[in-house]
Amino acid sequence: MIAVNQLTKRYGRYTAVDDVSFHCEPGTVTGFLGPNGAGKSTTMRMICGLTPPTSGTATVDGRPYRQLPNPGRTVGVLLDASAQHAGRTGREALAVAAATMGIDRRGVGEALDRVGLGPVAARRRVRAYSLGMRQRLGLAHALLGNPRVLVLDEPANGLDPEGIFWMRGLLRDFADRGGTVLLSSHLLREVEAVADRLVVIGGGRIVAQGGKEELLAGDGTVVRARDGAALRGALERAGLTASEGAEGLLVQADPDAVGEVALAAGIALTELRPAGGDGLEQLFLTLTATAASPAPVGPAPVGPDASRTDAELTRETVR
Ligand SMILES: Nc1ncnc2c1ncn2[C@@H]1O[C@H](COP(=O)(O)OP(=O)(O)OP(=O)(O)O)[C@@H](O)[C@H]1O
Repeated sequence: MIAVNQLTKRYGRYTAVDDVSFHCEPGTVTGFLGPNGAGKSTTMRMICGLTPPTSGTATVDGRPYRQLPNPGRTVGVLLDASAQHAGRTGREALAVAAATMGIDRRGVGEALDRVGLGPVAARRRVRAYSLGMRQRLGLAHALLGNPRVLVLDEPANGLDPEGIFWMRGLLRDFADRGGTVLLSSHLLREVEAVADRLVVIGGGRIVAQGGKEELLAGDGTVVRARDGAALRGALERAGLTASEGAEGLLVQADPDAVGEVALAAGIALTELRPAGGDGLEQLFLTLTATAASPAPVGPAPVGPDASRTDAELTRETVR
């Protein structure tokens, strides 16, 4: 379990992370989404004790990272795959980590196998590794201590499509066995495919969080009829907001309500479905468009009330 409570980081007058709160539960993959410079890495560095917060707390299994007796046995961390000792072979790098954690050397071979780095790759020096191989080695390092929690910053960077598919399977399996995964990305499709929950950050602030289905359900309804003008008129008379989308009318209401209005007006529909089927991309762009501008200078404004439920926060943000 990861608990982040009202975490704030300021660099001088610049607020990189502003009153961020979220939880990651066992058995789930939480996707941490945001555009470049949103504050994902800074938040993760605070969770892992590498950057001291200006205020707020972050704990893993109830303790701040720095107070964990043998952190690698509790939480596997991959923050920057390129920051590995270039002169060591992959196997040597893991052997050093295993010795530090007090793990049997046999664990090294198992971790290498688990991430698909075969004997030939494991004998090569890290400087000769591609970014994708470094990501795999970084993931092996994170898994080495057999932790219950994983914190991974953009782990799919540099992986080819087969590698991304493989990594999704690995993370899904880890969570299905009761593990907790926090996974950052600015690539929405990547996260959409594996995450159960989403935390969306922009300009240092959380702009939405909740279950993936819940967030997508808040995205409205796509509806079409042969007589589009009549449908639009009926929706407006019923007080529902409708706008022209690429695939029909986008209505800020659930499909049941839209269907009832059409039925009452005697309008035959040719399509009626949740707009969420379009994927997370539109939601992500909408949610972060206003927040992606530089964070405010000076004292941090009061952020969203952390005591409100995810669903309340989600509804408020999506509206
Ligand atoms: N040590 C630092 N000193 C000053 N500003 C910093 C420092 N570290 C991060 N920042 C700033 O804080 C903001 C958030 O950066 P962060 O790296 O957390 O974003 P990110 O969401 O991980 O972005 P990306 O996807 O591009 O890695 C950025 O504007 C960045 O320039």
